[in-house]
Amino acid sequence: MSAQIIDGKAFAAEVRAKVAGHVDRLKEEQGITPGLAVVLVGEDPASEVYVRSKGRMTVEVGMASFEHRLTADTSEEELLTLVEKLNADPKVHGILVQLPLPPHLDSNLVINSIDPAKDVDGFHISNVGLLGTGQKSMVPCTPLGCLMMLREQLGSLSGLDAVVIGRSNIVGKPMANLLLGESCTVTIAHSRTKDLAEVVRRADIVVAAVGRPEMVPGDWIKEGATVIDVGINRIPSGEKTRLVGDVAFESAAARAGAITPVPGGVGPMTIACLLANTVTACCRANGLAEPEGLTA
Ligand SMILES: Nc1nc2c(c(=O)[nH]1)N[C@@H](CN(C=O)c1ccc(C(=O)N[C@@H](CCC(=O)O)C(=O)O)cc1)CN2
Repeated sequence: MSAQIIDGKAFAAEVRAKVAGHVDRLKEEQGITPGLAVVLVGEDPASEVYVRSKGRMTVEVGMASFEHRLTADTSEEELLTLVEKLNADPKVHGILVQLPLPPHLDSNLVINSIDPAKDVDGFHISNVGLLGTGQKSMVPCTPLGCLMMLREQLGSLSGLDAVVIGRSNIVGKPMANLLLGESCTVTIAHSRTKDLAEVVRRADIVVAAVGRPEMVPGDWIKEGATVIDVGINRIPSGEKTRLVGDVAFESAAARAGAITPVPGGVGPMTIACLLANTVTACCRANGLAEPEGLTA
């Protein structure tokens, strides 16, 4: 079998177009402009790139972008004061603090200081609890993007065997909860899982989110399975570097039914879903119907 390549870039563009349509309607019919505030602390080069893209795409879909860049030596108190200000600002419907934070700042404390209704990352403990108990929540962007791609690819996921490799709070755990919500039979695998190959071999859906370059070889993949590769790993390639996922793409594509590439798969969906979450947060804050097709 030769897998269908799931084009995350094209899919993300479709999601952003849908978001732009909702934003237009909110402006025209309600006189409301959704606003997203992004906070960057320090000068991590990758974070700089992501934050710049977030700001540009926020403006492109017609929303208001509020960017806050703080120096690496910002104190916890200063950061919490900014979050408090954004929580109280009616023009701001979504707040995101870019991760990772410099090591002297407590990420959990900062994230949990965000108003859960504005927590468009879905990382606040209230949103984690709501998602874990199957209630309406803000859903973390990367897992939401993976779910959208799986639904588009497979339609119903009910009864399918899914393995999530990786147990991070940002991807692995919320992904597993979303798949449970779709009535999949879910296994969360990780570095200590015994016979990971066998666990992966029985899965109809494989979501790899461990951050280890090409650790899932093609011969672990069941014929026809759908493979979602969340890994973004930079490896040496001659004089330069290149990006690879957590899955060995060529050999996995020879067995899978469909597979996401790296780059151009899950990555672009993360920012598209952030914009989708901001529109959702804006609608909820104003007691309006939620945008169809943009939530879990
Ligand atoms: N507060 C948050 N911090 C971080 C998150 C997050 O969701 N919320 N996720 C990541 C970084 N991230 C967005 O913030 C992100 C990562 C990757 C991509 C992306 O489009 N990747 C491209 C490749 C880009 C490249 O060439 O390096 C791809 O996969 O095609 C977008 C957003 C950590 N922090």
